[in-house]
Amino acid sequence: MGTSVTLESVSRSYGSTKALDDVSLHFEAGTAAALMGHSGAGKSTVLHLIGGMDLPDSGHISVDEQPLPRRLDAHRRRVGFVFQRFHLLPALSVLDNVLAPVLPYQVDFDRKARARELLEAVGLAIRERALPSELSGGQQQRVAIARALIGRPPLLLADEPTGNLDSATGQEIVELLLGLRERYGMTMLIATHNPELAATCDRLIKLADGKIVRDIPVTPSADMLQRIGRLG
Ligand SMILES: Nc1ncnc2c1ncn2[C@@H]1O[C@H](COP(=O)(O)OP(=O)(O)OP(=O)(O)O)[C@@H](O)[C@H]1O
Repeated sequence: MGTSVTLESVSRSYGSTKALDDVSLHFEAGTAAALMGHSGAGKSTVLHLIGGMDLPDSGHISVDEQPLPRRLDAHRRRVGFVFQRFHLLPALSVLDNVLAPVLPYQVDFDRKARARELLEAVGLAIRERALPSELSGGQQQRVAIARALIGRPPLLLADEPTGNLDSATGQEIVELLLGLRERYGMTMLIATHNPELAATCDRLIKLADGKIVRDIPVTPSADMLQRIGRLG
């Protein structure tokens, strides 16, 4: 199940740049929300703060109504990240890339079985021995998504996940992400310039100059619901 996420009056500046200016937001558990806005609007900053990769200058962030813990590493382990540039480890096989985030930790599940289940879910079970360089960009992003989900995170943050892909491949990744959300129920926050990706989410939030300028519900088309497995 996903987590709820709340930002209360969050601000973050870098030097004289106000990346986020007094932003308040609440995401219900299991939401898929798209963060849109021009380059520099503050989308990545929102994700970095929620993921515990950066700290606000002021304001509060809570997950499941608990303030982010002081030990952010514990929080980060409950968050999956997907990036624009896949960031796979080039010398490791597909299977080992998916396993990499959980190798340092004790986990209460069978790591390899879980990695294989995820590779199956992203359609790459038969490529588990391949190296990233042997895969297309879309396939590499599929591996990165499987890697992000290996620790069973209740929260998935994706920063421009289709930004490095052609539009047809990007569309496949969009459908995959939404289908995985249906299957695993995590909360999903996605920074994107891709209107098709935003149209598949439940909610669209637009930022400009570090402020929220629009926050509207989205209703995916019946065709899209069918494709991501929400209808029959
Ligand atoms: N580590 C940093 N150091 C300095 N300035 C930063 C840093 N991170 C972000 N900024 C600045 O904060 C503002 C918001 O950046 P952010 O990356 O959140 O925007 P974005 O909406 O994600 O943009 P893009 O679509 O280009 O990724 C920008 O002006 C950016 O230059």
